[in-house]
Amino acid sequence: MSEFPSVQTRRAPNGTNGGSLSPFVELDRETWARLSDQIEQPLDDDDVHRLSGLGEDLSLEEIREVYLPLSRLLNLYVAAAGHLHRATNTFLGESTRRTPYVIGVAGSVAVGKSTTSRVLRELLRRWPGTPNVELITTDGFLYPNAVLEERGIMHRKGFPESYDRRRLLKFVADVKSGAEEVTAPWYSHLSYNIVPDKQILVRRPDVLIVEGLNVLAPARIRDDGTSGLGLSDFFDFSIYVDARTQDIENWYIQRFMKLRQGAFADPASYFHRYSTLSDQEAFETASGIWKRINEPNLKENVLPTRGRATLVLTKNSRHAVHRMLLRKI
Ligand SMILES: Nc1ncnc2c1ncn2[C@@H]1O[C@H](COP(=O)(O)OP(=O)(O)O)[C@@H](O)[C@H]1O
Ligand SMILES: CC(C)(COP(=O)(O)O)[C@@H](O)C(=O)NCCC(=O)O
Repeated sequence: MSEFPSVQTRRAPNGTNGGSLSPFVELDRETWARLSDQIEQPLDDDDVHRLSGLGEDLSLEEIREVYLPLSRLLNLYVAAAGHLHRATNTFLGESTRRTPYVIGVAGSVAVGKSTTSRVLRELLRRWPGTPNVELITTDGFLYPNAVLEERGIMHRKGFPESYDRRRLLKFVADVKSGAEEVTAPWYSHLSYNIVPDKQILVRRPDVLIVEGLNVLAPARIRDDGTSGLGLSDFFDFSIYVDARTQDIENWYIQRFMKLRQGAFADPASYFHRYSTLSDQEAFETASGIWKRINEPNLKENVLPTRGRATLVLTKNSRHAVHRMLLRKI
């Protein structure tokens, strides 16, 4: 199997700890895409076609040129983590099983985290060494609506304080500590609430993808000025999906408009009342939610974590990734 071609290192832009000495290697799409020509890959054309069904407008080109090379990079990193694990076992004179390789996927609401995560899960499953890939989203760790209402923060869903952060941290710490079985609560977008009697069971997968707005947030500072561990202390790799705020707002509004004929049309949907809105009303409702909740959260909490990622994927207005920033190791 061939190695990656050499790449140019350039200045990283603002917000990624850039400057003349950057911790990132910057690759343009063309360079990154060439990587897929040079790797033996476990997919045929039918597989690629099937994978494009994971996102409404996900193109075959995008899978081939962006996500396939990314899955190869991750496959190399997972293998390297295995070598390191064996080295540690040798040093300690132990023969322990390795723990799951944990990948965090961060970014704004509507930037495409779920689509990216689903594609990666399917691609990684096809590589040798990682047949068992699980995906969880952090919305399961939102407090139930009753708690959010009691605290007066129902309008702050997605902000850091709307999550049971201690429980989320314990979940990932348990997975990374090698627990045989760990459960996560489950959030329904239909009922817009936690479903009390439903849980997700994670049983020592080869890879766990943890997707959510705030997964790269640093540890909180305690009252005495000290800080504990953050979620990302348990990540082996992390991806920040990035795009211009105006583009993300457009995608948010377009998705909302489509949901009128989809999920909102279900009488059981918390947002059923939105299903009868006219185009103009739906547009105004979606931009209102974006401006009041999702944009401030993006600016205050999500964007500031971008430079903490191992890899930043930057999209253009058509969801095509055109730039990659990979942390130097
Ligand atoms: N790579 C992509 N190509 C085309 N459309 C995409 C892509 N990623 C996401 N989308 C579209 O953008 C919208 C938001 O994507 P989604 O994955 O639901 O975002 P998030 O999980 O970040 O809220 C959806 O309508 C989705 O179909
Ligand atoms: C459920 C979310 C907070 C996302 O959660 P995540 O899985 O990223 O933790 C978000 O999709 C959401 O519903 N935000 C509330 C505002 C809105 O309806 O867009």
